[in-house]
This record gives sequence, structure tokens and C-alpha cells, in this order.
Amino acid sequence: MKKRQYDEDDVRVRPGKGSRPRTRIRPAHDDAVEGFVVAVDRGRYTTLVHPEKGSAARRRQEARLVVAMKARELGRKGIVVGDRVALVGDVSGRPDTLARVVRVEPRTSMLRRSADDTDDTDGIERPVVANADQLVIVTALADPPPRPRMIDRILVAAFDADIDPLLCLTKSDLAPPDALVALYEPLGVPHVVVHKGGALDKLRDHLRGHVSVLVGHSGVGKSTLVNALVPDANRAVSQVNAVTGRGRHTSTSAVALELPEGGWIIDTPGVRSFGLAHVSVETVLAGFPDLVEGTVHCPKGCTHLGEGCALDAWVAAGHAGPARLESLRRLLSSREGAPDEPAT
Ligand SMILES: Nc1nc2c(ncn2[C@@H]2O[C@H](COP(=O)(O)OP(=O)(O)OP(=O)(O)O)[C@@H](O)[C@H]2O)c(=O)[nH]1
Ligand SMILES: [Zn+2]
Repeated sequence: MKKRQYDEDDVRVRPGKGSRPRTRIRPAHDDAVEGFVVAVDRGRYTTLVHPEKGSAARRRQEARLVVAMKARELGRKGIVVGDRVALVGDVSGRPDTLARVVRVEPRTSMLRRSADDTDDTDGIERPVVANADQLVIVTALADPPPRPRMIDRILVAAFDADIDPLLCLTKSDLAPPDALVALYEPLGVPHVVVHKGGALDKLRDHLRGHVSVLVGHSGVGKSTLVNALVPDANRAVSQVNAVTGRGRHTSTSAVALELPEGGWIIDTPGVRSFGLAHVSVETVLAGFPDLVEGTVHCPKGCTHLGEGCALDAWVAAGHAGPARLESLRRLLSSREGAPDEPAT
């Protein structure tokens, strides 16, 4: 089911003069240190570098920010937040120093946003975050009301990128989660319910050791959550901004924060949703294994949205629940660019 080429623009290192040929087992720069890209701004990559020795907790505590630029040999290869890179040169992280990125490690995933995002109409599909393995859809149970269409869009984006979704329902002090849980549990989407000041143990269990991207509309409580999960989140973000030289109010791109218990959360303030123009009907269907078989009787090029679609008969015959088909059709039509609608 994996069809994306994560490293389509992967680096090709020119063989060095007179040195023995480089192989996969022998990296180009033996002395390079590993950095995790936490922010990207105008050709400057802010990375977090951990000391080589010490316990995991100690290494996290003593990690340093190192700003780097791309080495010429990387050519046009893009580097995004979440990338693991090899750094050479001045990797001290001292003020006004600049390291060089000589290698981008192979990616396990790439989250993209595409042309039909309402705030991005230039028609370009952009990589957003590399190596995420979890997409956390932050949705308030009330104030603002949940938007199922938006959740569906993000779910398809997650399926498309092979990233596991997690529904994080916030503000449970204002409304019960039951209705939303009933909608998404049949899809196999795991969920956690949180509220400000409440316990976060279950959420932490889901996040530990993962690279999780947080998406959600303004006001759903994402910052509240980030601050609770990463005690010094504000300080970490302003450090990143100070290092990259961008002002607080302009920091609308993704920033990765390391969790005290291990793992990363990547906040994407500028990304409210994901365009799905590049996602095929097949990919959407892949999220519905109980319906896929029913589509073999569909007319060629069926949109599965009604009229002649064999899925109605499939459901009528009891092979899958009507709610499943309704949900598939919601996903397919939201993919066609139908606007988000508040829950009724
Ligand atoms: N009742 C209630 N209010 C909450 C909860 N979590 C956050 N809030 C409030 O909701 C408002 C929005 O919270 P933020 O954390 O700023 O939301 P955000 O998603 O980061 O929003 P932006 O900063 O606009 O992206 C604030 O007034 C919070 O105090 C909650 O669990 N319950
Ligand atoms: Zn059909």
C-alpha cells in the first residue's frame, strides 16, 4: 500500500578525489554528528544535537541547538522539520556559529500539504514534516464545536502518508465525547480525552517514543496541551526563534519539541488542515477494508458517491454498516473540496 517515494530527491554524493568509493555502509562523513531538525527558516536549519554519552534523560537535558546550512553537495534536496541530518563543521552551537548539513537520513514518512488548502493557492504540494509516525488531530468537544469534515480530511491525509492518526478530544469539561467517539471508533481511530488541568497519562502513553504532529484549528487548546506536555515549551520555542532570528509573531511554521519522556511533538501553527488534491480514491478506500471488496462491482471510474455505485447494494446485503459507507462518502466529498462545516 506504500506508494510514496520519500526520497525522490535524495542526495547523490559525488565521489571524493582519490578516496575509496563510498558505500551505504560507509557514510561520507565519519565525523558527522546527528541532529534532529526542529525548525526551518530561510535556508537555516535549527537542529537539536544530543551529547553522545549519558542516560537518555541526561542526553535530552543536555541537548544543544545547532544552526546549520546545507552543504553544497546536497544540491536542491529539501530539508524539513523532523529530518534527521548529519552535521559537520562547527557543531558547538555557540552563538553565531554555523554548521553544515552533509546528509539527510532516509525518511520513514513525509507529510505534505497540497494545492487545495484554502490558505495556500499557489498549486504546489509542499512537504511539511518528515519522519512523523503519528498525526494527532486536536479537536475541542466544544468552543469551538468539532468539525467532522475537517477530521475526515486529516484522517485521509494520515492514511495517505502512512501515519497513524490519534484523535485528541480536548475541553471534556465542556461537553461529553460520546458522539464523536461513536463516529470515529468504527473507523479504528484511537482517541484520548483531555481537559485543561486534567491528567495526561493516556496521551503521554500514546506520544512516548513517537514523532507526533499536532494539527487543529485555532482555539481548540493546542497550545494549552503543548505547554502541559513540555513544561518549558515556551522557552524552547523562543530559543528556537532567537536562534533563527525570526520574531515570535512570525513563527508560523512547524516547530519540533522534545518530550521529557522521549519522543517529539511537532506543532504546526500554520497548518490547519491538509489539502487532499493529490490523494487518489484508492487511497481513501484503503482506509475502509470492509468496503473495498464491494467496489469490484462498481462501474468503471465510479466516484462511489451515489448513482450506480455498487456500495449501496454491498451495504444493503449486510457486508458493512451504513455508517461506514456514509463515512467513506464524507471523506470522498471532503476530498473534492467541500468546505468544513460545524457539527450539527
Ligand atoms: N474549558 C476549557 N478551556 C480550555 C481547555 N483547554 C484550553 N482552553 C481554553 O481555550 C482557549 C484556547 O486555548 P489555546 O491553548 O490557546 O488554543 P490553541 O489551539 O493553541 O489556539 P491558537 O493559539 O489560536 O492556535 C484558551 O482560553 C484556553 O484557556 C479545556 O480543556 N477546557
Ligand atoms: Zn462505487
